[in-house]
Amino acid sequence: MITTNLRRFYDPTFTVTDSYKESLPDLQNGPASLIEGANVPIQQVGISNFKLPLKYPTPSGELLTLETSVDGYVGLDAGKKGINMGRIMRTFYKFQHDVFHPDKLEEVLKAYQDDLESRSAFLKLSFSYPMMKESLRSGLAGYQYYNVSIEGKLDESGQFTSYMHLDFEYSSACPCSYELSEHARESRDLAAIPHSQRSVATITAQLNSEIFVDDMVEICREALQTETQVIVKREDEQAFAEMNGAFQKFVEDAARLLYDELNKDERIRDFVVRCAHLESLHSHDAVSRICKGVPNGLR
Ligand SMILES: Nc1nc2c(ncn2[C@@H]2O[C@H](COP(=O)(O)OP(=O)(O)OP(=O)(O)O)[C@@H](O)[C@H]2O)c(=O)[nH]1
Repeated sequence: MITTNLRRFYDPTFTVTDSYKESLPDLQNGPASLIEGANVPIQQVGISNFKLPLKYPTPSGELLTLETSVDGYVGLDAGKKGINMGRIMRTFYKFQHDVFHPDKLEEVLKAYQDDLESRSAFLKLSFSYPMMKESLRSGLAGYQYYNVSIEGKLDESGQFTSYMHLDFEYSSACPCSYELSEHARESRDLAAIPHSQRSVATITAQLNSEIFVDDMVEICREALQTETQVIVKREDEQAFAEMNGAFQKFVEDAARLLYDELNKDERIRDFVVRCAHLESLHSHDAVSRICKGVPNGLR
């Protein structure tokens, strides 16, 4: 049963005056008595997954415009009811035409601190980054896409830290299965096929200085060699089989090979690598996690 006399009417001509705006309730800036639950600080509050196209640099100087998912947060002190949530997006939009790379995030984070009157801020931009990948022997090429995030945080002491995350897909041919297959051939004249599988290395790198996504991909290629292919003809497929023969790996080998390459690069301060081999031998995955673990790093 309807119990009020409120009109059901939308007035498209209604205009908002300054005094009308002043009269609007502003709950998030209300007194501490409005706080629900414990009156304690909140480490991160903001917006997750707002999307817009942003420009990114490449080593050739060409800029790529990519759909980006943004997570933006600030810290909230005890005694404050809430943040001005809309400013997370509005402040970000001031930079929408700029070129984004890890160090750029510091500028946006400082604007978050100012505009939201906060002592700490956090940003993560996630996008799918295309790179042209050449086939092994046919001379063809196609786009490989990489899941990438660049992340930055400004802590309460004003310290800025930046990170890059990358998912790198590769093939892992099991060295044990290879030896067992060879044994079956040699001792019993039996055809046997060692198992190999699509695998993913998830890299989180804390940065000392700027690095292109392309360079991070190159580090992974150098370490693992057997990146999944894009365009494949028979000569490429055979080359890939030879390559997997040459670079067989357990999940432990993959983690240590990546450690070696990441550890050599002075642009990278610390890193965590998680390798997952989506086993064709099992219905479960073989996983390794390795960390450089510098003081105040990622461990
Ligand atoms: N703090 C907070 N705001 C929320 C939440 N969910 C939605 N909002 C809304 O986000 C809207 C926009 O936030 P504000 O930036 O405070 O908007 P505003 O006060 O009109 O604008 P400015 O004072 O100029 O920033 C508000 O109307 C909030 O109600 C929430 O969980 N927390």
